[in-house]
Amino acid sequence: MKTIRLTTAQALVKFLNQQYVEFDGQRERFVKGIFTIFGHGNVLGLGQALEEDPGALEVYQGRNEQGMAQAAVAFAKQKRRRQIIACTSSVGPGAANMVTAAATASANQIPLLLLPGDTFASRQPDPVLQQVEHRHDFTVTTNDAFRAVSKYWDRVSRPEQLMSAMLHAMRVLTDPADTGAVTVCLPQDVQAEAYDFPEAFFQQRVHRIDRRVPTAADLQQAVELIKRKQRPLIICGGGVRYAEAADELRRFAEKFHIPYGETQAGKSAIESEHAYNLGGIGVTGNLAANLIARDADLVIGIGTRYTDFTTGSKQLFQHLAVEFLTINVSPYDACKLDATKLVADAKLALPALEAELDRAGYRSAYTDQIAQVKQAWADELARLRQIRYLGQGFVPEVAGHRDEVLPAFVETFQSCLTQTEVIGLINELINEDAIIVGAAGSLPGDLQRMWQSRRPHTYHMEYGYSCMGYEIAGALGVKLAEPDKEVYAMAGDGSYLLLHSELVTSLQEGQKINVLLFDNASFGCINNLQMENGMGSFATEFRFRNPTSGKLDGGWMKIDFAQSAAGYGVKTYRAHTLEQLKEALADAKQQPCSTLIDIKVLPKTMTAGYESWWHAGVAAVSGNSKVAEAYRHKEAKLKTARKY
Ligand SMILES: Cc1ncc(C[n+]2csc(CCOP(=O)(O)OP(=O)(O)O)c2C)c(N)n1
Ligand SMILES: O=C1C[C@@H](O)[C@H](O)[C@@H](O)C1=O
Ligand SMILES: [Mg+2]
Repeated sequence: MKTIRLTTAQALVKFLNQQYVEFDGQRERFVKGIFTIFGHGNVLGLGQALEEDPGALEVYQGRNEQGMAQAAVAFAKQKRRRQIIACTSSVGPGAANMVTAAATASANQIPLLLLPGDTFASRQPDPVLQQVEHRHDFTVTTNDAFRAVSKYWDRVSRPEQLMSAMLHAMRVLTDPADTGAVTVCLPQDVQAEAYDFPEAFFQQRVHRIDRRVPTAADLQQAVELIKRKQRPLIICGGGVRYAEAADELRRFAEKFHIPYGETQAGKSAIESEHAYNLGGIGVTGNLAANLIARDADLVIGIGTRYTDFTTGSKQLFQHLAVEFLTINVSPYDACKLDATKLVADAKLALPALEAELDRAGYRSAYTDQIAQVKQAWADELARLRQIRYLGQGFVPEVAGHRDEVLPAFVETFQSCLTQTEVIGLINELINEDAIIVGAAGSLPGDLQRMWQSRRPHTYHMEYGYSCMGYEIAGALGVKLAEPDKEVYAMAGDGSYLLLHSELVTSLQEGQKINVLLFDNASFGCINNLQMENGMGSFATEFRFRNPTSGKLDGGWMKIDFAQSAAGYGVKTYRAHTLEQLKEALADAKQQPCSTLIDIKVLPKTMTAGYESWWHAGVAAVSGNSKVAEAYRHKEAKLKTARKY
């Protein structure tokens, strides 16, 4: 057997260079590069290996380990899981910072390869700097925290373990049914140790992402179910995008006259204008999709995990005879909601179903309801885009919470822009093929409802983990995946403050991203959530501590986000009027470097409602009668929801 003598880290780099995926006959290199923040625990091992011979791997320098790993998640998501950027961190805090991104990847089923440094396998110098000592168990390190958020976890305690670890890492990273974060922990001594690796370990490997074929029995069952139903509704989930099944879905909907709602992950598979596309469904969905959902007698979920936001906490579907049919490559997701399962790739399953239903002459019983609800939503959308603040008597979309503070906000921030008019304008002015990126706050709701996607894969929302801070890091990842397109991070002020470090990386790499920062001086959606459920406004507005009350109910904190980003070298703008926003958007397009538009938007002017319910824990006992009322409301709603 021929061998090559390398350190563990050198062998890892050599191995990563030899990985390819093949999908529908197209072969692509799987690992584009590696994000690094070097410290002890990785610089002398993996760092040395990358300096000596990175092969084709692009080496990036991150700013915050969470940020760089979130960028890697976004990159893989935008590449529809067919290419990744790996991430390496030093031992201890550097590693721990990546745990949140690992969870983001696993929740969203996006491949992410994490290579955190680990404490010495030999234990000779223990405890090393940044080591948490576990007195009850020497095998536990900070990196065990990744176990809870990884789809595959391993620790390479001897160089030769690298071989089995990496084969399994690749198995999980390229599995469309169960991918997510893969964490391979690398003790710092082992990274630098040499071993005679068999040459065969470094052969070129092609991992085929096969399309799962539906079984005849599954198909038959599904056809029989559809034939019994008059008012089916399709849910277009992320799986439609990963399977590139948009054309098949479009044809299926048209042929059998079946409308579909979009999840956050499924949005922009097909353009919003399509006659059967009802738009966003669920808690953050719109009236068209939610009304059809209420009365549907069959829900056909395609590539969806049926999260609470999609199903309105299982309360959205009110037809007494409603049943579920699920097309999904994952048996785990397919059996949710006690559905009839069609475990298969959507691109194969839909045409197979189509052939059978064609033969049976199937057509849904909808007459003009689809066109009607779509038109009603278009009218509502036009209204939302036109909402202007007119001073006294103005009623915001989220009314009755903090109506009285709006004039003070206008006075302090010198802006009376409403969030819905701003979104409408942005949607109108940015390029059709520009990609918007979001994750948390009130924007995902507004965007799922309001955003009109015109081109495929232009809507990139991380709403599996809804992790604040993903927006800007994610925009960098998306830009690396699609360098020819303008990319816009849609971020609230809360998200921006939580994490925007990779904005600097975008400058360093010359990868232009545009940050559209919606400053409403609050954790706005959480303020809504608490006040909708009877609480007061409590620690969710960005106000100074008031020396009189001792509470956070002083004046607004005025933050000049434009100035903060300008300090990094970002081209910045301030938008207090629609005219300023228009000019800024136009100018930003011309810039070669990253830009940020600091948009001051009135609180409470985001969208709300539209016939959905979200099951959130409400206090069962409270001296506040409004909370007690909210609890009664929750209990009543719960009675109308499916039990499982
Ligand atoms: C990392 C993380 N921490 C906390 C939360 C909970 N959370 C969700 S939205 C939100 C506030 C978001 O505020 P902002 O970004 O300003 O958006 P807004 O709701 O004001 O539009 C919080 C704290 C989260 N989703 N992610
Ligand atoms: O708690 C939350 C409420 C949602 O409205 C928000 O979008 C999400 O980020 C979240 O974490
Ligand atoms: Mg905010």
